[in-house]
Amino acid sequence: MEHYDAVIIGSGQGGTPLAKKLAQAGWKTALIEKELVGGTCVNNGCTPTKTMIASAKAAYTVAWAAKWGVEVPDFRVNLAAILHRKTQVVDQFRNGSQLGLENTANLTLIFGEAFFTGKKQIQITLTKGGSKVITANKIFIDAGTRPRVPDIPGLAEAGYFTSATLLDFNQIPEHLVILGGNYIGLEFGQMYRRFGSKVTILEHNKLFLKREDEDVAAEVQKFLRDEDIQIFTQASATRVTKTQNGLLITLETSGQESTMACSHILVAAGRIPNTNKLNVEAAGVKTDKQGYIVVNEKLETTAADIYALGDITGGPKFTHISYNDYVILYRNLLEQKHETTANRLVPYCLFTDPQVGRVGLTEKEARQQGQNIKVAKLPMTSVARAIETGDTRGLLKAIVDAESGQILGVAVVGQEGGEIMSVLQMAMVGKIDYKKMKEMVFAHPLYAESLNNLFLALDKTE
Ligand SMILES: Cc1cc2nc3c(=O)[nH]c(=O)nc-3n(C[C@H](O)[C@H](O)[C@H](O)COP(=O)(O)OP(=O)(O)OC[C@H]3O[C@@H](n4cnc5c(N)ncnc54)[C@H](O)[C@@H]3O)c2cc1C
Ligand SMILES: NC(=O)c1ccc[n+]([C@@H]2O[C@H](COP(=O)([O-])OP(=O)(O)OC[C@H]3O[C@@H](n4cnc5c(N)ncnc54)[C@H](O)[C@@H]3O)[C@@H](O)[C@H]2O)c1
Repeated sequence: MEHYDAVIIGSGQGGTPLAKKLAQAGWKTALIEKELVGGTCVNNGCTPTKTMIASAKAAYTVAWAAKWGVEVPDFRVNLAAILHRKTQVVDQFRNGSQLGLENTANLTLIFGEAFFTGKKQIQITLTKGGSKVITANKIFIDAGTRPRVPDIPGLAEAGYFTSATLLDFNQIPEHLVILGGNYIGLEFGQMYRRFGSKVTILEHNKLFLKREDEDVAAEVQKFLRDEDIQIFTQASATRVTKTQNGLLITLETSGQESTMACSHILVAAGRIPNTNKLNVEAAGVKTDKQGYIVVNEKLETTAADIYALGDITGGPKFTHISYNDYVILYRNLLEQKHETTANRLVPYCLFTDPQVGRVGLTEKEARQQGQNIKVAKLPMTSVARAIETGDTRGLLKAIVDAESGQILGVAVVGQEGGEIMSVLQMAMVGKIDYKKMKEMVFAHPLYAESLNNLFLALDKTE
């Protein structure tokens, strides 16, 4: 039986760098991957979607080019070429990552599906056939999540796409109905609308983008509706039937029943953890009711020397969070630090066009916590860069502590909204208060320069 200092299950955004780091530190390390190196982000998450969203943006720019005084008499979306470019980018990222692993001393990359057979014992069903059992001093679980498919009568028989399978479909759906109106629903919805599909989003929450402030959510809803994307909230599909012409969805919208015909369905209703086949109980690792691995702030599971990182812990499901979990683990294990996930800022960016960059507290959260706050807001119609470049959709919003002037949270809806949010995230981390931001010299006429006006407006309302 082979024995390792460390075994990592899953080559996701935390597992891959962790395997390299531990091996480079001299640990005899194995990384087990059941499918493709790079996990969700590289193969069917961030990388392919952001690559294809760039094509959708190009289609949008061409369609509206006359607005900038450029007349394009005719154009066509070539999905085959878009998918080809997407595959090339994904292959480049995955192959680079795999090569990096293969060229790391002390590191063995094993393709196969792992499951626990004992406290520190793992069996691997090898992709090339056969199986083997290995043991390790320390085990790290980075096995990620997969799409959650709601239990809707008729859905399985009628057929549906998930975010992973739609990325390889070589046709543009005539009418795409999306179940779920959050990250995946909105990014895919706008992308396929721009490729030429009719798009309807069914979100079962009462509030659209319920985690955001209502003014921010309304801004997003407006620019999506302006592109003729239909959005229904408090809407659930209760049955799906296959018809001669496509699919028929029975809907419940705000308590009213109706039907909607469509050509295809995309399920974008959240994710579930890949613990179903891991048999973690054999190792004494506890999971919660939804199957996520229970970890403490140091990412330690309920079993000694077994850790979990990334989406499978039930924390925020972002690539940068999985990566930061890796940083916490290696600092604690290799550098004897005491890093934790407590109070870590969780920035994110919704890659609609315009983007929604978000970090820290929303106004709603700050008020619920009873904080004494000031709220700064600036519409993109008042931002020079937005006016000059011809896209004034969106707004900047910052929540500020009324006494200290520290920035507590930010939402930026706009072109490069994620990048502008990151400027403010740096101010939050560096404790640069809004009064300094108000007078900071930014190059003219960048979006960042509008931060002067954002915070100037705050003092005008005092
Ligand atoms: C469509 C889509 C778009 C996204 N866009 C963004 C974005 O723009 N920005 C962002 O920050 N996040 C985005 N995300 C989320 C991001 O992809 C995830 O948060 C991130 O990939 C999680 O990484 P991870 O390390 O937890 O695991 P994963 O990347 O999911 O990797 C887990 C790996 O474990 C392997 N595995 C599972 N079980 C076993 C087993 N038993 N044995 C061996 N191997 C196993 C899997 O095959 C997989 O390779 C997106 C997700 C999706 C679905
Ligand atoms: N830009 C990014 O960072 C990015 C992009 C894509 C995905 N992701 C990550 O991937 C994860 C999955 O994304 P997601 O959008 O699938 O999940 P999500 O959990 O973010 O949103 C799912 C949405 O579907 C709704 N819903 C659930 N069941 C439904 C049903 N039966 N009918 C209608 N609506 C229903 C929920 O109310 C929710 O709004 C997210 O947690 C996110 O962190 C991130």
